Amino acid sequence: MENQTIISYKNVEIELQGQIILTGIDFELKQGEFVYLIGKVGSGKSTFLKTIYGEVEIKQGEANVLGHDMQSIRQKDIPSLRRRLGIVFQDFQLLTDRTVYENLKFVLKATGWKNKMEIENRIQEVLTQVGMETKGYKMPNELSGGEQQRIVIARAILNRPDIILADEPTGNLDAETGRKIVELLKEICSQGSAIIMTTHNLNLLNEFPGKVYRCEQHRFNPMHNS
Ligand SMILES: Nc1ncnc2c1ncn2[C@@H]1O[C@H](COP(=O)(O)OP(=O)(O)OP(=O)(O)O)[C@@H](O)[C@H]1O
Repeated sequence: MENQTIISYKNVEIELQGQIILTGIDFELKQGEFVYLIGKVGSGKSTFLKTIYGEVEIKQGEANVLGHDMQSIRQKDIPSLRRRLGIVFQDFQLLTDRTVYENLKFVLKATGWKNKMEIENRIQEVLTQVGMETKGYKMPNELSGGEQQRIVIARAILNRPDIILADEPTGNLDAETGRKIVELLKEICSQGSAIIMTTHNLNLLNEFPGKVYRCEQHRFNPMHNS
């Protein structure tokens, strides 16, 4: 099972509203791998990630994510795919009308957890893992940006995902806080989840090596960095 390929894209083309965003994409992710996507603003990084969780369709090429053929995946199979993904995106902020604890409980309940004790234990476990074990009672707006990002990561790992998609997880953070977030993602990765992270911060690539794809001129170019 080690090093099994969990995402495989071959010659994939992605369009939005009739415009080609990316073409000729070859991409592979193996279990437990850490991959960066870099590239200019608007080069298609987020759109690529959205194809992985079935938000953006794939029109051409072969794309397989965790055993699902993404060209022919049925709408009804998308929730079970998403349950195996942890999503850290600007579009998926914490719910502001409830505490951190309630935010996490909401996700567990929505994904089928029923036992109260198991729910409490899992929430405490993920909060501890992200160093936020004392913050469960806080409202999101009572936390700093870095703390909120830790809670978003805690939420993403609740169901022990095979893959975490992190779109600019350090984007709004100061350099030191951003580094701590990548350290946390690296730690989560070492425990078995593969991670795809987009970033504009190229310093991170030296500090925390991983496989790198550069998105440019509608293409994906693998680079060497480890
Ligand atoms: N819903 C949409 N409809 C049409 N075009 C879109 C849509 N969303 C994004 N685009 C276009 O797709 C291209 C790629 O956008 P995308 O957000 O994937 O880039 P990105 O590399 O993630 O940029 P950034 O670094 O700013 O996050 C851009 O030209 C953008 O204008």
